[in-house]
Amino acid sequence: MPALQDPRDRLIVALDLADVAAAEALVERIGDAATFYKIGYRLGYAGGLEFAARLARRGLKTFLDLKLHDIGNTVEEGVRSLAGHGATYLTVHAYPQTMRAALRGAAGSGLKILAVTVLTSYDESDAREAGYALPVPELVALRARQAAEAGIDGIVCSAVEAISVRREIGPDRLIVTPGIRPAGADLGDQKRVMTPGEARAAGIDHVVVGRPITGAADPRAVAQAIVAEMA
Ligand SMILES: O=C(O)c1cc(=O)[nH]c(=O)n1[C@@H]1O[C@H](COP(=O)(O)O)[C@@H](O)[C@H]1O
Repeated sequence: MPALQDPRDRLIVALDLADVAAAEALVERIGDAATFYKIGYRLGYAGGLEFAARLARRGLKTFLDLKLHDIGNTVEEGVRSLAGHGATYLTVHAYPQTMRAALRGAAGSGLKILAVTVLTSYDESDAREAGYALPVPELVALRARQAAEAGIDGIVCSAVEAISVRREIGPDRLIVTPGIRPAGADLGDQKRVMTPGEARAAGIDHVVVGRPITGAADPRAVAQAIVAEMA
């Protein structure tokens, strides 16, 4: 896996909050315990893109989790529009046409494209219901292989699949894993789950953690404990 400068960068905090004021307050409370923040649908559609650009200007790392998937031209131009936000990562769904278009849109900008394989809220029956015939581990491996062939920067998958994904993508591409829960934490709607320590042992580059931090009485302490568990 690519070398990290700062162990705190292993944790990406998902700012799944209702508005920018709440996100700003959480970032202040967490302080220097976290260096990397993810802005997804909820905050992104509530002013979060401009907020993400502000975080980046302050020297924090940002991840725009917009999970793009559309015709190639729309994806390519959409990524081009996002490339000026100072973000480190942007997600698209791991469909070959979509990934190739996103990489064209990001070319030369420094923005890295991550491909979401199979959502961590899916188990076998959810995948079957959505029309996929392959078992989830095989579907994740296929998408990881196709992502590597497209030249993707990194993969989003469950840490449960990290070892097999690493085999598909080699040592230099990133593995980013949501569906992370400290031992004993509420799973919510996550189904393919590991602890931060298990994920790290499986060779991930970053974990993404939302509700266990955003809903904690002491978010800074939870963030510190997660980083320590992965040291
Ligand atoms: O792309 C993602 O970040 C993502 C992919 C995936 O398969 N599963 C997943 O949970 N996520 C995101 O990761 C975050 C997980 O949040 P918590 O379940 O609250 O820790 C959410 O913002 C999800 O949108």
